[in-house]
Amino acid sequence: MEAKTQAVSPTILHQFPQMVNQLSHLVFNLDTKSISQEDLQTLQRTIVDIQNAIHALNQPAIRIVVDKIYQLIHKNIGTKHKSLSRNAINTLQSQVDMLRQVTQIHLETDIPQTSHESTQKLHHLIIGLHDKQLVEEIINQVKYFNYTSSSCESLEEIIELINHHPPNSYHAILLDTEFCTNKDPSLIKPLSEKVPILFVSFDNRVATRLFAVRAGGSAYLVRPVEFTHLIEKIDHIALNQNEITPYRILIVEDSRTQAKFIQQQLENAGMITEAINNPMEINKILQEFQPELILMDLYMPECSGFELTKMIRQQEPYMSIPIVYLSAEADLDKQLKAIKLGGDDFLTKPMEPEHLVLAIQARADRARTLRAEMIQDSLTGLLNHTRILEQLDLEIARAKRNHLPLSFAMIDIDYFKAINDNHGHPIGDRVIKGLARLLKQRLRKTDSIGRYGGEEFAIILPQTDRTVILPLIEDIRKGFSKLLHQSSDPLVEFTATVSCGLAEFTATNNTVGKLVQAADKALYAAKDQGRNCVVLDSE
Ligand SMILES: Nc1nc2c(ncn2[C@@H]2O[C@H](COP(=O)(O)OP(=O)(O)OP(=O)(O)O)[C@@H](O)[C@H]2O)c(=O)[nH]1
Repeated sequence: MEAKTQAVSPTILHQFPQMVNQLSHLVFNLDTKSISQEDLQTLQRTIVDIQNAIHALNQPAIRIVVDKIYQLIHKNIGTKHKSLSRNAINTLQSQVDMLRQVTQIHLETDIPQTSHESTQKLHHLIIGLHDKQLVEEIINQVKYFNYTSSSCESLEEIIELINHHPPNSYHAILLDTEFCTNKDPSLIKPLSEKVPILFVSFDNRVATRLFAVRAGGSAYLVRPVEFTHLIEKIDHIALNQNEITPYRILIVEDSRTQAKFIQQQLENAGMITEAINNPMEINKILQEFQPELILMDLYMPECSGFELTKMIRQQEPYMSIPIVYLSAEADLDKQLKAIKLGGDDFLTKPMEPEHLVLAIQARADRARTLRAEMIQDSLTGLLNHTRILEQLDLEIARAKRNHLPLSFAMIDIDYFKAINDNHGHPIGDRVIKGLARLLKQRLRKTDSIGRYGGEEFAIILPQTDRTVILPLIEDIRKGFSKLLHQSSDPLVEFTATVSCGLAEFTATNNTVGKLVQAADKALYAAKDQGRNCVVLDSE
């Protein structure tokens, strides 16, 4: 168990989340174009303060992440106050996100309120499409999903735009295949290496699709394009590896040099690692670090990787962590034995660093996906009914303990039966997905979003009171009502609306049942008032 921090230092315990919040604001407001020397110095001062504080708090799990951020800042800025690259900023932002998460988990306290606006990162699109009406529609629609767009008239204009901006200024290109008529794919390929390209075309012929592949296209959509589908594809290609919460990898390896080398490779690829040289420390590190994958040596002085794997597998919480062996053992029988004892895979040394990174990323990603499957709603990827209620229970306990506000919202799509009846069930599903997507975009990472029922959503907003939730949900309601959905007939588009019921955690609304009931009552009132509106429970 973690040490009881309250006994250590109540002042630092109180200040720590605020310091993390300050760091978070600094890092999320960094912009490659306008970083001043003062920004860099403030960043350095803040991380040093955080590092001093965490040493006083005796919280190893948080310290690991703080040290990583310190090293990153130190490495990139150093004493000469160099500027920060976009890549360095991206990595810093993911690590700071991680710090917010571990602080919340281990200190059991929330980071002070961050505005719902400030954590949203804008992404920039380049649109190169002939159809001006479609361009206008896309520009209008994507802004609800935090994208800004620049429209270009030709491939040459796109190339110029990209060459005149620092790397990573743009996150995706939507490109008409017609812009590429008579062009050599090798001309476009270098562009796709800088910014991912999503081809949009009326042309579904193999030859054109092959052209797009050769030009380095990451995706290909045949028109007419359904907007929700388009935004899903853009998200998929535009949100790069750095914006995925880093994988946490534990390395069990008796050679310190080997361990350090592997750590470096994985960290360069954006993962968070911890290494132990003594396998006897395994349980402590499993509990503190909560790895998503273990990279295990086979032969160590204290015990073998076989034994350690079996021991890990006998502990319920760690039964499903992927264990990958990394060993020079070439005997197939021994490799198979290792897998039979509970290992998931065998990688043979020596291994090229990039192969190691790819193999680990793929396995960690799959493990994360499988875990998510267990708690997520399959249509939207949001928390399922049971999990959102469990989360509400946790958040109520936390709000009580820390005397913090908490809000809960129920959102229901209006006249959804008519949408299904008029446009068909699959189109109804897309409307549900569109709302899920919008909620994910507009809410903070610390908020929880669940699909409560068919077309009903539940949202938990920690550290949020009525003054924040009311305008926020009102804004989401308005945004959703402006989204265009395409019917099965490509020429028919329609809009949909939502009704929202809000409730606040109070002395009386203080259990899961009571909060849900209060929000539900407010939702009914919203439906009664004619729908497409937000009602706050009056108790
Ligand atoms: N497409 C689709 N439809 C669903 C799903 N789950 C539930 N539904 C349908 O959603 C409809 C909900 O209809 P009602 O509860 O009558 O409510 P409504 O038509 O939205 O009317 P109001 O809520 O009063 O505005 C039902 O017809 C369900 O069959 C789903 O996952 N996909």
